[in-house]
Amino acid sequence: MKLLIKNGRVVHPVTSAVILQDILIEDGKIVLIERGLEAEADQVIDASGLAVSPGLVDMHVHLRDPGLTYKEDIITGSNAAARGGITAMACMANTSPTVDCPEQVQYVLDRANQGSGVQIFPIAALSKGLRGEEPTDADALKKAGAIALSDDGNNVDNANLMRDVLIQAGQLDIPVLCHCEDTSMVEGRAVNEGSVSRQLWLEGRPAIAEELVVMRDAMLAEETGAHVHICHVSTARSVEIIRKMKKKGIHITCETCPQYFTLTEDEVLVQGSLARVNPPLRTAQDVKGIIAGLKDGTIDAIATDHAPHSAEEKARPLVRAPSGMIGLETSLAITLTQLYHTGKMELPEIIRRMSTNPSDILHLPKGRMSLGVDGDLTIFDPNEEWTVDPERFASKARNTPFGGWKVKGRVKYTIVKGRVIYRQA
Ligand SMILES: NC(=O)N[C@@H](CC(=O)O)C(=O)O
Ligand SMILES: [Zn+2]
Repeated sequence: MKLLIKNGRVVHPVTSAVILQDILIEDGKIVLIERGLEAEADQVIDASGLAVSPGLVDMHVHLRDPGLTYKEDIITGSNAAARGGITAMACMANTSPTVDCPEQVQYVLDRANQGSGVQIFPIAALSKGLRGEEPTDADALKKAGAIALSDDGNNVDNANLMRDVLIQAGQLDIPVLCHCEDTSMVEGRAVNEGSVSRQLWLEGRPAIAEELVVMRDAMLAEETGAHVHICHVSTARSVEIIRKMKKKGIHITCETCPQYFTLTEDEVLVQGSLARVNPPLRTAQDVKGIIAGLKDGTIDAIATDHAPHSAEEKARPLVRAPSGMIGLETSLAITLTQLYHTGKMELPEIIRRMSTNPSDILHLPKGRMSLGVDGDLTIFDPNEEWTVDPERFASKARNTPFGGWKVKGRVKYTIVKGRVIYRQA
């Protein structure tokens, strides 16, 4: 089986080049990347005017399967990812039951095979039932196919547990992904602590709740030598802390999400529970700090934290609605609109954060445009404008804060191992 992609602007995230080239994929692998390639193929895609990049890797999604499949399931989540140009993703363990034993890891892997073709890599819980008390069997979970450990959704309040888990994870050479928000400072609170929480007469989730735990986990990374990855960084000071810790040579990486470099807490006043997410949307100053962190490489990755909830749940009043927003089908478009079309970042730098770096953090053999690697590609028109219409999403959920937004940048084809799994109609 041969697939030839002709005349695309090929985005090379490692060398930062964008070159007019053709790509030949044979039996699932990239075998030639050249200008003016003359080759026989079973399928030819004319990518004139389009960008061709390594497939996007989303390292933080909630697929809600098993148990919470009224919100999303692995099949619909995998369809949504394909529409978003994502070829591989890692899914969090806060399902029902939680993914805290080898059987549940196997369940996710089995279901993933029935999906759109997007590769799914399970993340296992670091504590049993995500309760933050007893560690899971990291060795068995890794053997079953888990690629990282995380209690995401919950902060790990018990520093001793975190330390023990990091020692284990260090020995197994897998990263620990940390949702950082000190529970005692955020429990039961819906929005950032600041002008909006004051206007609404609510107690808020302060920035320091995140920053304290970022600091703690960085120090634990230093002490144990293990790899700590900070999830969804949302404050300027978290970026500062991570920048300093990286300079010290500590093995720490981090991600942010499109909402944190696009929206502020004010969005809550406009969209109510649709703008409720953990950690919460912050201030314009934080947005600036996040963008600076993305530009200078302190922030390694852009993930979605795709967090589907039902319409009924999100229709509840702000303080009773669950936190989270979906992102699989808008992430590339929002990122291009906010960072590329504003001149803040170039395509290769963006693709490095949406493909190469997350892939490296999780030790996946993805995110590179070179010979012999899996033919996972995202083909997009960086300049096409469209309007986000949640009714058209493949996801079961509609909880995006970007409904009705005019964005610039559209996924045309998503290709996994040389097979077109999505093509824009
Ligand atoms: N981000 C959220 O607000 N919610 C996530 C959990 C998480 O990523 O922390 C969810 O599972 O709904
Ligand atoms: Zn989280």
